[in-house]
Parts: sequence; C-alpha cells; structure tokens
Amino acid sequence: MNTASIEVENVRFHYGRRRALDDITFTLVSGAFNALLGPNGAGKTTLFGLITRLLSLQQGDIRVDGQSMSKHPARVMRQLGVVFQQSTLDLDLTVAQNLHYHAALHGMSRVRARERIQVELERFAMADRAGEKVRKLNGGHRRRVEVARALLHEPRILLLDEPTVGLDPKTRRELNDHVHELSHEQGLTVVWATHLIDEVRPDDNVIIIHEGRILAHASSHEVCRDLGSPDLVSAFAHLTGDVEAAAL
Ligand SMILES: Nc1ncnc2c1ncn2[C@@H]1O[C@H](COP(=O)(O)OP(=O)(O)OP(=O)(O)O)[C@@H](O)[C@H]1O
Repeated sequence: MNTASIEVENVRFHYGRRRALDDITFTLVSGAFNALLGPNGAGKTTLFGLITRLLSLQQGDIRVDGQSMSKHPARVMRQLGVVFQQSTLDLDLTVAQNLHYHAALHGMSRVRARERIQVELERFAMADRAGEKVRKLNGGHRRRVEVARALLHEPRILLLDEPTVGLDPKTRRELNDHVHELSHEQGLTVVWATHLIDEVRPDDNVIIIHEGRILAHASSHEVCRDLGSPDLVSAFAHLTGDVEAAAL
C-alpha cells in the first residue's frame, strides 16, 4: 500500500524581501523516485532546507507520514536521510570513522553500527575502502560514502540535493542508477533535486519548480503526454520558457 510520505502544504519562504518559494503544495507517494527538477535559483535548496529544518518554516506546513514537522520535529527527522549539495564528510577521517561518527549521533550501539556500515558499504561496493581516508577517494566514491552514511539509520526517505554536481558523466550516471535501484528494490522514497533533465527517467515522478513555483507534478511521461511534448527537455522548456536551462 502506498502511503503519503511527504506533504508540503502552502509553504512560502522569503529571504528578507526576496521570495524563494511561493505557495508550494505537493504530496509525494512513498517508495518512488521523485525528481525535484528546476534551474539554479528555482528554490530547490530552500525547500530542502525547510524539510531538513536547516531553515525555519515561515508559512505553511510540512508533514512526514502525517506527522507535522513543526509539532514533532524529532520523530520526523528520524525518518530522513540527507545528502547535502556540498560534501559534509571529514576528509581527514577514514570512511569508517565518518560513518561511525554519524551512527553515534543517531544513538546506534557500536555493534549495530558496525553491522549497518558493512551492509551499506557493500551495497555501494565500498567495503574494501573502509579504512582509507576520505581525502584519498575520488568525487564519485565520496558521494557513495555520503549516500551510505545517509542510509545508516534506515530512514524511509532519502533526500539528495544536486548530488552529482562536480562528477563526470559516467560517475553521475552510476550514482543515479544506484539510487534508482535503491528506490525500486527497497521501496525507499527518494527526493533527488537536480537541474539536469537527463537524470530523470520516464517513470520517475517529477516536480518541476521554477522561480519558487511548482509548474508540473506527475510522472515524467505524463508531463510530456499532457503537454504534447516529445521529451522532458521540450516539456521543461515549454513550461519554464527557459530553453537554455532545458538544454543543460
Ligand atoms: N541566503 C540567501 N539570501 C538571499 N537570497 C537567497 C539565499 N539563498 C537563496 N536565495 C535566493 O532564493 C532563491 C532560491 O534559491 P535556492 O538556492 O533555493 O535555489 P536552487 O534551485 O536550489 O538553486 P541552486 O541549485 O543554485 O542552489 C534564489 O532567487 C536565490 O537567489
């Protein structure tokens, strides 16, 4: 059974007088890959900031499995695994040390942490790198470690903000494939923010955000069908009027 995993209701957000989000409302269905697609400045990071409580809600509400973020912040946060746009790994610690630190923050016992770290590193084919300093890893491997870390406490929702920035096309594709698999095989709800249209597959749910507003929300192929567009690049350009961003 699908349950609503994240509901964003009438969320508005301003930085001073600058409006970043304008009355955003959407509901994600759990167990699916959801792409939050918009050009730079669309409001994706602001929305992430609100969902992860880095920013305080000014108006509206966000609920995770029916629990209001403002009323039950700790319960809501336990459900979330987050990969931020900028890496937050400590470069001078080993892969395992970074993960153990995170597990400790989530109150995991040492034994449990070891088990979970092993499982997640194996999933990302990184188990043999556990003893290496993060500084020695390439960008793609660092990102894999960050996703593994975000999954340690077995969240039901994985949020990733532009996770492929700075990666070469092959590594980008691999990471995107990995996370798609996670969503399909584990029933994990994924929210993948990106400005890159080729990271969205026809079956993914896509939320197109532009200048702080939602312009479309459906599966990618439905968005194309409804607009009579041959592909998401044309649909995106049609909706946003931003041909350059669509071509990225
Ligand atoms: N700290 C801030 N102070 C003022 N304005 C901001 C701040 N952060 C973001 N903005 C503005 O809010 C709007 C939304 O920005 P946001 O970073 O959420 O977009 P984005 O889609 O994540 O883009 P990017 O991928 O470039 O971060 C933009 O107009 C941006 O200039």
